[in-house]
Amino acid sequence: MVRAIVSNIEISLSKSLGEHILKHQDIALKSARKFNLAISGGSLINVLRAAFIEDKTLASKVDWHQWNIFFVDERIVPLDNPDSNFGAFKKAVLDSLPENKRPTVYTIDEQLVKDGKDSYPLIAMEYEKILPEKLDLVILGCGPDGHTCSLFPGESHRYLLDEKAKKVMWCQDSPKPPSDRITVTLPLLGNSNEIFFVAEGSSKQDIMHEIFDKENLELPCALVNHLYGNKVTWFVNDEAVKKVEKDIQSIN
Ligand SMILES: O=C(O)[C@H](O)[C@@H](O)[C@H](O)[C@H](O)COP(=O)(O)O
Repeated sequence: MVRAIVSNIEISLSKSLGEHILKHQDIALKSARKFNLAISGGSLINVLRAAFIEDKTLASKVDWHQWNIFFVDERIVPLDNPDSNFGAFKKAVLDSLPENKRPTVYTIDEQLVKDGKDSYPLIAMEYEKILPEKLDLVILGCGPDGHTCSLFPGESHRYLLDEKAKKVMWCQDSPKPPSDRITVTLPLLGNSNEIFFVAEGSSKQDIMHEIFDKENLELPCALVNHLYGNKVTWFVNDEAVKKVEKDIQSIN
């Protein structure tokens, strides 16, 4: 069953998310040398900054050296382009860490980006090769249309949701710019140990109602809840869940 953790004025979302990530870091490092984590872009990156750069207590508990960080989706642009998820993460988090205390971060192959559209399927294939067999934790965002990663609702993007074998695919004509991206697929999410969603603010109210009350399985976020609910935790603030009729706390 899906769990939800609702933050409010007393406990910030970044604090509760940060604590739960650290819990999974510690679990992973008990039995392995690396903590394998995949993150999305969007507003999550600033939440990670608030947790692990600005909150000094949480920051002191991060074993950055032991972290392998991957992206659940990446825009096909050069890494220093303002649209790059890696670029945003670098600016918000990596650049604030001392050079000898940084995680290993896995990016798309920038040379293939320069090679143009014919290489885009290859960018996805190459990224799939560097992903570990199993991720310890995946942290997803939720778009106002119910997309997650670059898995978008609607017929024109159903080929991404229908994929059963590939773990990473090229997403063309993304409704959210830029239009070309790579995205992980449902099989990868299904094979991960733990999935977190992060959704904050009033722009998420309508979609949270669709996901939690209507359980509309056309929406990729709702589909992930439905398929992998036993390992899914939502981190939301009270603003985001204002229109949810269910007692979201009791889904815990
Ligand atoms: O690269 C991307 O576009 C993101 O990974 C995307 O999937 C994001 O997570 C959602 O759109 C939510 O974004 P916000 O949290 O900014 O609304």
